[in-house]
Amino acid sequence: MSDRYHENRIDGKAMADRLVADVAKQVATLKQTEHVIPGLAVVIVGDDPASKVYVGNKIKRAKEAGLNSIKYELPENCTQDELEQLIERLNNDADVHGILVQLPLPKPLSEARVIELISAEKDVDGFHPQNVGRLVAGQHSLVPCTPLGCLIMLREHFHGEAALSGKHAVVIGRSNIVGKPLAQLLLQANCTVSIVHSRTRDIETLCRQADILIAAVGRPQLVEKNWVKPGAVVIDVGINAIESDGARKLVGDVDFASVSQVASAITPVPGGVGPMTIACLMQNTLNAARMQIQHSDPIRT
Ligand SMILES: Nc1nc2c(c(=O)[nH]1)N[C@@H](CN(C=O)c1ccc(C(=O)N[C@@H](CCC(=O)O)C(=O)O)cc1)CN2
Repeated sequence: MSDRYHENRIDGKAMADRLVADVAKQVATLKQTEHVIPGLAVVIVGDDPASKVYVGNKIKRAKEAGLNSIKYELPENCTQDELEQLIERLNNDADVHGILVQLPLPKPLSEARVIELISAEKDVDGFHPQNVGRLVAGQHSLVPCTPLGCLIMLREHFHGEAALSGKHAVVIGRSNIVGKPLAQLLLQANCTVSIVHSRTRDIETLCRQADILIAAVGRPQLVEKNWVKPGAVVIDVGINAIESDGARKLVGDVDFASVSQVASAITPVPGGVGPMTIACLMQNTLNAARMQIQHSDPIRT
């Protein structure tokens, strides 16, 4: 790979390492002052290989951050009742401050019912309707990890949130996990925000107007060089497995090789947003534990 690609690359892995180290320091302080170790329960249902990797990485990072983490593995054929009983148990366990259920769930389990059942104050994924509502209302809340990771990357890149003010951010994708909450976070950072999606007409022209372009659509290498304004900052949320020369390879929603020639900064895949998603889960677990200890409203990260 040429040096040119490294010049404008935003290193998500290095940022995630710093964030986890910072969380570890705060966890150590909490342990000393409050005699509490934040506890994270990670629930996985079934055998999806990618989900297993992500859950394994979450447990590993939780150890590094000094959190108590417990993995709950349920079989592919578990019932909605069994899963809900586990969630109820974790909701009532004072040693568990954060609960997450790895998505997607196998069919026919209902993700919406499970998410609503998780106590909002332990919802470290920020998916509970109460946390979604708080985010939209501009109140502090537990915020979904991937959008939070994107915002932290942008803050670091621009040396603070103030520099985001007035910038035109275009978000490609309108998922509940990434596109919609990220648009809310960027609005609160005073960006002018556009969301584009599969039904948007002339998507390229809109994308070319972006100062900050975020691709979160799950389409391998969709965004090409001619979609990007020279000097724009590009955040690639996509993680797509493709076959290239007979080998499996991970690529984003952005064609990194061509777009990195025009973007002023760009996140790679792998090594960009993904590691920040997991680091933000550690931050959310610490925030959730603090809220539960202090009986306070959510903390602004
Ligand atoms: N309950 C949740 N489920 C899912 C979420 C989520 O935030 N909460 N997001 C995604 C999966 N995800 C986290 O769970 C996730 C995906 C990818 C990565 C990551 O670090 N990717 C690496 C590459 C990994 C590889 O080699 O396969 C990278 O980008 O460098 C972290 C987290 C859906 N489900």
